[in-house]
Amino acid sequence: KFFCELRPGLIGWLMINLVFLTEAYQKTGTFPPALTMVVAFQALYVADALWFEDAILTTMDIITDGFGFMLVFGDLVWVPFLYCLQTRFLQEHGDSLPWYCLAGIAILNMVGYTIFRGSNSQKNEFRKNPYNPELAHLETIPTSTGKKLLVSGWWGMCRKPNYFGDILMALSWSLACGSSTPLPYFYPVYFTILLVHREMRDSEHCAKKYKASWDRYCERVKYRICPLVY
Ligand SMILES: NC(=O)C1=CN([C@@H]2O[C@H](COP(=O)(O)OP(=O)(O)OC[C@H]3O[C@@H](n4cnc5c(N)ncnc54)[C@H](OP(=O)(O)O)[C@@H]3O)[C@@H](O)[C@H]2O)C=CC1
Ligand SMILES: CC(C)=CCC[C@@H](C)[C@H]1CC=C2C3=C(CC[C@@]21C)[C@@]1(C)CC[C@H](O)C(C)(C)[C@@H]1CC3
Repeated sequence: KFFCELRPGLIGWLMINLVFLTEAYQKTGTFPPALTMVVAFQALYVADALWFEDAILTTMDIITDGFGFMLVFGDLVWVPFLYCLQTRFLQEHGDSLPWYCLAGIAILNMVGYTIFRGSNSQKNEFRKNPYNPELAHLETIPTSTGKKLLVSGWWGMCRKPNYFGDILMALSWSLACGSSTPLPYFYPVYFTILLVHREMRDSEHCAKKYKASWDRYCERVKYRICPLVY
């Protein structure tokens, strides 16, 4: 699971993106700004997954999900061939957004990345070593299993801050494609549905595992994925 999740699909996605960028360069003699930017953001996403590879050990895919159709097909086919949708679109149709729109999109991507990385690392460090002095300021709820739940820091903002950051990044990649057609927006729409369903699955699982402590956590942290909205 660990290998399939991190190596073939993610690296394949990056390779396909680099082929699109090379092709665009050969056609136009320049690196089109929006395409180059989205390739760079997605390269950051892939590099991040590889750099922080041990953080995957505290995700649902590794802890609870089996290595069935979703993960096999998802890791080996869906990720490399669908996640390059926006770059494929930009390579085919060129890009036309002014610099100030691209600057706004870059800010959105970096805000999303900060939330995504900050929350995933915070939970991972806490699960690896609950006595880590750097996390001693965070509030927690004890559970009957002996594990604690974080209720402040990123995990006090909403129950899935990591999903929220991920959705912001997905949206920024599609915004770079402009608004001439809804096609490149398939990705953030699919991704939001996937993560809403995933949050429900995880919540059900945690409710069974942590019982009253999970109810206390949900009472304390009201929003599921997007603070003040959902
Ligand atoms: N690009 C893509 O296509 C996809 C990306 N992702 C990304 O993968 C990352 C991991 O997601 P995923 O595995 O779904 O979910 P999480 O990383 O949120 O892992 C869920 C587990 O974390 C623990 N947990 C939940 N809440 C708390 C808390 N308050 N304090 C401490 N521990 C808590 C629980 O496990 P326990 O208590 O047992 O430790 C829970 O089962 C996310 O950033 C997500 O956006 C996910 C799916 C697709
Ligand atoms: C409709 C369908 C076939 C869905 C399959 C879903 C899979 C594509 C995703 C399930 C969980 C994933 C994760 C990542 C990639 C997509 C899949 C496999 C991930 C490796 C992307 C990089 C991140 O940094 C991550 C390591 C946190 C992440 C883990 C979950």
